[in-house]
Amino acid sequence: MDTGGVKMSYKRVFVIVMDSVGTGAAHDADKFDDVGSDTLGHVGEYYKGKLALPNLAKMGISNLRDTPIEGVPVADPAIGDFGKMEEISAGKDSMDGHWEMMGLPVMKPLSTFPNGFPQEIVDKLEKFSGRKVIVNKPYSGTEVIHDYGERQMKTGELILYTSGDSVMQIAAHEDVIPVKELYKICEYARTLVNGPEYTVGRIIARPYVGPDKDHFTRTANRHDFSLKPIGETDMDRLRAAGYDVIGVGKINDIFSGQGIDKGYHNESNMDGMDHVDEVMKQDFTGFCFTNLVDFDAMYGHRRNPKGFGQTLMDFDKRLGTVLKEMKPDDLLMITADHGNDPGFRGTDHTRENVPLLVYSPSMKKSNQSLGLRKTFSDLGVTILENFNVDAVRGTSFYKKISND
Ligand SMILES: O=P(O)(O)O[C@H]1O[C@H](CO)[C@@H](O)[C@H]1O
Ligand SMILES: [Mn+2]
Ligand SMILES: [Mn+2]
Repeated sequence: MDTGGVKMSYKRVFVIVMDSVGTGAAHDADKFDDVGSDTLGHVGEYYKGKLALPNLAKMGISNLRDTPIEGVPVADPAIGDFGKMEEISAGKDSMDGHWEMMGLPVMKPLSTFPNGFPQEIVDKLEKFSGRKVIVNKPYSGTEVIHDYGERQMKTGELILYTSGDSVMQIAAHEDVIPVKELYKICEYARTLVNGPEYTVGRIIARPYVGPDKDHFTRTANRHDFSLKPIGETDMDRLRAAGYDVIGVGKINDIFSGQGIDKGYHNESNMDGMDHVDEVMKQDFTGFCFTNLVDFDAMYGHRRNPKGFGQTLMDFDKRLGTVLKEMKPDDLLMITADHGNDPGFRGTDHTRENVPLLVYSPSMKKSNQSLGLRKTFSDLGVTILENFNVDAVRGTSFYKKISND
C-alpha cells in the first residue's frame, strides 16, 4: 500500500506479548540456573495432549520448536511465519524483555537484593511513610501476604519484598494503607533507586484485600513504577515520524508512558483482549503494543501449570476473533518477554527463548521459518522498516514478511 507517499506493507501493526510464555531454555540459561526450563513444553506435558490451542497452532507455535508442544500439532502449512528470539539483555524481567523489543536492551545488570534492601533505603522509606518496614527479603508475593497480612492489618506496617528480578515490591492491604497512599510511597521509593548506586527496574505496588490470611487476594490496582527508559525507543522513533503508538496493559507502566500516545489499563487478560478488539475497530496508522500479564503473575510465579494452560486456551479463543477481524493491511506478531516455567523449581522467571509468530491476511509468502533471532530488537526494527523509520539496533525480517 502507499500512504501519503510512504510505501508500507502494513498500516497497523499489532504486537501481543504473552507475558512469560517462553519456548525452551536460552543458550545462556546456565548463567541463570535455568537449564531445562521450557514453559510451553512443560505446560503441554502437564496437559497430556489436551492443551487445545488451534489458533496458535495454525500460526505455527509448534512449528517453531524442535519438539512440538504435546497435543498441539505442527501446522502444514502454517498460515504465517514463525521463529524464536533470544535475549541479549542482562536480566530476564519484563522490563528487559520489552525494552529490548523496542531497541533498548538493558546490557548492564540492574540491582538485585538477594539479602534485602540496604538499611539506608529502609530508613528513608520508614521516615517518609511514618510506617515500619517488615520482611525485606525475596519472597513469593502471595505467600508474603499469607504470612504477614494479618500482622499488617493490626500494625499498618509496610510489607517490603523482592525476587530474583530487579524489583522492589510493597504489599499493602487496601483497607489499612489506602491505594493512593501506597502509590505515593512507591513514587518516593522510585526516587531512591534511579542510580547510580542502586538502579532498580521496577517498584511494584501490590495492594490486596480480604478478611484473613486464607482469603487475601491481590487486586488489579497493582501498579509498576518503572525506571525511565535510558534513551530513545522504537516507539519514540515511530511517534517522531508521525505514527500512532497505542499501549495495552502493562506497556504504559513498563515504558513510564514514554513513546505512547494512548494507554489502556488491563484488569485481566480477557479485559486486555477486549481492549485489543476495541483498538482494532479504530482507524489509525502505526503500532499497537499489548501485554497480557496473567500467564506470568497468576500462574507462572505460582508454578501452576493447570492455570497456565487454561489461560493459554482462553487466549487462543480470543486470538480466533482477532484473526477473523484482521484487515488485509494489518500485521499481527505474537511473542513473549521471558519464560516462567510452571514446571520448574523456584518461583522466578526462567531464561528462555521466546516464540515469534507473524501473520497478515495479505502477506505474500507464509509458512516460512524466521529462524532464531539473535535479539528481541529484531521485532522493533522490523516494525520500523515497515514504516520507513530508521532504527539503531537489530536485524529486520521485514523483507521476508512484507506483502510487496
Ligand atoms: O511473587 P510476586 O509478588 O507475584 O512477584 C513476581 O512479580 C514480579 C514481577 O513480574 C517478579 O519479579 C516476581 O517477584
Ligand atoms: Mn514479564
Ligand atoms: Mn513476572
